Amino acid sequence: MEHIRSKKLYEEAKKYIPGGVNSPVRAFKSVGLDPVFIEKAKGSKVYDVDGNSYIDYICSWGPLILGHSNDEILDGIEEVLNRGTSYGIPTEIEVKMAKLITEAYPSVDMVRMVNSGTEATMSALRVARAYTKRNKIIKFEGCYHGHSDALLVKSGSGTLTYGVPTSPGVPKGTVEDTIVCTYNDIESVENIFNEQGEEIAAVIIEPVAGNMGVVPPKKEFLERLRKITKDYGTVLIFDEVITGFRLAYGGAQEVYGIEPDMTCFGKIIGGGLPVGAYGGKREIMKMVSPVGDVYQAGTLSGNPLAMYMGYKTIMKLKENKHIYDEIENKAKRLEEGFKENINKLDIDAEVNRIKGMLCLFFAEGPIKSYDDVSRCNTKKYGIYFREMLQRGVLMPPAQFEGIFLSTEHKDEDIEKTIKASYEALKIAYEK
Ligand SMILES: Cc1ncc(COP(=O)(O)O)c(C=O)c1O
Ligand SMILES: N[C@H](C=O)CCC(=O)O
Repeated sequence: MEHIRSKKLYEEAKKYIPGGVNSPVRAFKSVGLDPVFIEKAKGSKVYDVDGNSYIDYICSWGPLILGHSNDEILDGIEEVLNRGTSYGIPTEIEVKMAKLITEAYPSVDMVRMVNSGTEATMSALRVARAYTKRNKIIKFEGCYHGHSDALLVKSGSGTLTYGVPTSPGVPKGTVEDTIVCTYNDIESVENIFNEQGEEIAAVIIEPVAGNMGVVPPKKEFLERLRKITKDYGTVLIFDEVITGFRLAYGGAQEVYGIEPDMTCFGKIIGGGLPVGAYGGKREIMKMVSPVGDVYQAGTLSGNPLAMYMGYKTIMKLKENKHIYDEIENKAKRLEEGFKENINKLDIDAEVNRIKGMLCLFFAEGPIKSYDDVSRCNTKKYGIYFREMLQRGVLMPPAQFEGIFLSTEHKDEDIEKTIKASYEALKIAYEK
């Protein structure tokens, strides 16, 4: 498999773009390879500029639950485009979108659209701080909530991959109110609340951690988190940028039966176009300008193209809830196949799966926390990734990311992946 044009483009890109990429994990740095440049995509496949095709498990990092360039979702987009790309003035589709989200998430009475998950979490925190008139926040080690300063502390995703979980350039003062607790360890939270509970504005969490691989929460952990935040009048924020409309139609809050005070969305709700949203109880959301004084704005927020793609995606999911079972079944088959491979090869590796989200960890299980995840052999993951790519399978280019599935991943894709995975694992563990 040749990557001549990709390599050429990468050399050119590095002259003008930091690291040649517009988001760090795309550089494939941690898997010891130059990135492939994509020309087009359809269904479960992406095609690079050298004419190679891959079964894609990145799916644009989650938005494409219905696969690439889904004809049904794209239908009508040209007409929307021809009517204008952005107005900076309200549109009907924004109202329909907000209604749809609030109907799907009973904890969300009102929702504000933004342009990214980063904006969603950043804005939610601002509102929570204004609402409680407190400054301190709690986040969890290994959870990634985008790259706003206050949340770029002991973070996940690319920050974990590149070993800079706390970014330089973030002023000390900005993060002195950010307290970091241990995922799935309620005592680490209770200890902080016992000392300074009255000062904590918000607890923000990925209800299923998807940026340190995939680490499901213990149900009791989330339940006690809900209770303690309620007891102290602290705003509980679920960052469902990944899990929203993916884990289930109603997200992780539906699966675990827990109502947060605020929820952040992104990815799927834009159907592959840039988007984010935050919402919550009416009493809290009424703090947002122009009703309240908490300022938050956006030139392109509620963009008609993103709203159209997102609305159609969510409607398709709403009217076809069986999609969730189908995706879960594919994830189950991958889990089963990966586990068979691990047993046959007798190697230290582990699969975590919850509903349709899963991750293959290069470490002995169980993997329940950031510390467990940190034990992974990332060098072996790099070998594995490269071997999979050679076999036409595009896995996430970092150990600390989840595998994303879509409705368009066919049984033959899954079986091909399991077979390739056996061969790649064998080579990775021989070296
Ligand atoms: C859970 C979570 N929150 C927030 C973000 C930030 O979203 P965005 O990349 O759209 O800024 C991401 C992904 O990037 C995410 O996975
Ligand atoms: N893990 C990140 C979001 O979910 C990956 C997207 C990115 O940062 O490029």
